[in-house]
Amino acid sequence: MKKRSIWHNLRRGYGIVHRLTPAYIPLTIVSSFIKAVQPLTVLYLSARIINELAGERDAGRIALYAALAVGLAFAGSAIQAAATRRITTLNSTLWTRFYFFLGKRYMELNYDQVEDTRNNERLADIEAKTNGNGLGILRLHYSLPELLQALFELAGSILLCFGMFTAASSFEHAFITSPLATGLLILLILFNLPFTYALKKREKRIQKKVFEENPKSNTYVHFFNEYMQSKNAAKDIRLYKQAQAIEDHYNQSVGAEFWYRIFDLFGKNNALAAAMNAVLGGCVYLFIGLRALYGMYPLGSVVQYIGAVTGAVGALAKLVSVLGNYMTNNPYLSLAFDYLDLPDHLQQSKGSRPIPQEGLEFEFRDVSFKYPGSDDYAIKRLSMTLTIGERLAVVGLNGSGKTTMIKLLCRLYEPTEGVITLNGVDIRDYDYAAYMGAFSVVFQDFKLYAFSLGHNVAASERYDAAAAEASLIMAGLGDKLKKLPQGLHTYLHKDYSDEGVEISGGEAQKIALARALYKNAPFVILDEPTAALDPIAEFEIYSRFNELIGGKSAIFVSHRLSSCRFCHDIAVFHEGRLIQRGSHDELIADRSGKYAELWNAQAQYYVGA
Ligand SMILES: Nc1ncnc2c1ncn2[C@@H]1O[C@H](COP(=O)(O)OP(=O)(O)OP(=O)(O)O)[C@@H](O)[C@H]1O
Repeated sequence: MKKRSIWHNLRRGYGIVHRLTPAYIPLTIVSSFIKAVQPLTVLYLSARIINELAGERDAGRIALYAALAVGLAFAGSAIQAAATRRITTLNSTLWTRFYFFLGKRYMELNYDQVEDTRNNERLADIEAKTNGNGLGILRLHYSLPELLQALFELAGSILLCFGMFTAASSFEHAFITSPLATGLLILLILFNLPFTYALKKREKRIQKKVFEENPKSNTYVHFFNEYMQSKNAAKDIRLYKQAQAIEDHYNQSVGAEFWYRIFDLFGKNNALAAAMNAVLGGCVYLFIGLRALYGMYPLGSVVQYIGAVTGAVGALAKLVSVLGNYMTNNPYLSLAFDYLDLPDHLQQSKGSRPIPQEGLEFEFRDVSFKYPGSDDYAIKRLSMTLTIGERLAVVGLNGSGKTTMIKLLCRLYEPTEGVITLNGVDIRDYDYAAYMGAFSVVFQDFKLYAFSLGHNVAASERYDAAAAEASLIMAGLGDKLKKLPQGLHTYLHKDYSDEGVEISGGEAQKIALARALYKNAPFVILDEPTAALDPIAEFEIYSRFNELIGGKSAIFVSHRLSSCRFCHDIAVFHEGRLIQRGSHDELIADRSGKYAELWNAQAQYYVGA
């Protein structure tokens, strides 16, 4: 984790809070000011009234003080109530905007960063520390009223204490009325500060230790919470009776005993701080009461000074505690900023060349690739060309590097060695977004969302309905579309609409295919496009493949070699290498080649049947 100063983190953190909810900080300043100053005003005016009652008893002045106390309390409470109402709404707004802010950043990360477990753990940790422990950026917004209130209370209380040092003109001189006694009281008050600070520092140390001893607890909790409620896992949880194992693992990994230790410490610290404050409060009462006995202060002022000094002591303790909380929170601000500052090495540092409009030709030049953190090459010394208008089928065993080749082509990853070019120019020199726009890809693990069908096909709420319908018909979903109650407006699944329809795995694959067709990009890449389709739907897709793809280029990855036959160009991958390339007839002719081996392995089931 990068070391960042607390001031830098606080400035940046509050900048984010302000950006997410601009009214929050100004309103909190107003509200904290009123909250802190209102009781002090009442204290001051009460003291004036008591002094009047014990002294000149001027009814006009007494009425004025009383009216001021009531008027100011009324106005203050009214403003305070309005501000509090708004702040309460902003609290929940800030919460939702903050999670959107984190999620948006995740969507903007480079793909390799998304697949990097360290980043996922980091994000899970940020979310868990925010939710479970109230730490990180959202802690700042809870700390702000505490900080401001303590500051305003301290300033107001000090103001009300001033009279203590300019006492009545005649009083009995003794140790308690001497400036030395005042100095001793101030020392006692200040002694309280390092004590509170030491307690906070200890809290920080233990909390850090606890988090270090059980670093994965938040990741586990995050994972299990999602897994237990995941629709996709529901079948496996039931069939493999995973519930008990999940519960056992959950209980082991949440580290409940660590939390007992932390809260035990917090409780002890709070009790110590309260005891210390009680001792201090007693000393203040004794000090001011004795001074009043010696005739140093009038009766009303005794009330004011006791209130002001105990107020100042409380405010100081709160201030030290808030500053201590800022210290404790600082590593979790750094954690959030490390995530927000992940370098954008794929998108920013690269060129801005526009994509050529015609005659696209991609070339892998001696490309090798290792996944981050892996010692093995997923792609080894790959050299091949892909030209617009051509159709290429890619075949090979599981794990032979087919999908990785596609990820590299789409710039989801950068080659570890070698270079990929488009029309002779390194693909990294092209504008990133425009480059991405050149591909329509259906990955094996595509995702649809539970919104309307049209929204899914266009990947947007606004879309060209005719084009969306045409894409669905092309992808083989025309009949289903006719039967849907609200056509393109029909929701998939029932998560967000009671009228939503459930779809089969094959239908989902057709929708994903329609989405790729709707994008209308010059390169169409289909990774196992028919794995979930029934034989008739598969046959239809392949027999209409040329119509489907038109003048575009297509790469499709398939394990069903029979479906590759219509392709005149087949690339065979094995252990990360391109080992054969040619038409079906050419490849099958090489009887000892991998293609023939794969073909024969599949064919024997059909022939034998
Ligand atoms: N995100 C990843 N991190 C680390 N290694 C990975 C990752 N994805 C794939 N690999 C590894 O890279 C190699 C190639 O995987 P790839 O997904 O490209 O194979 P494939 O030919 O598409 O396989 P399949 O036919 O099963 O889809 C495999 O050994 C795999 O374990």
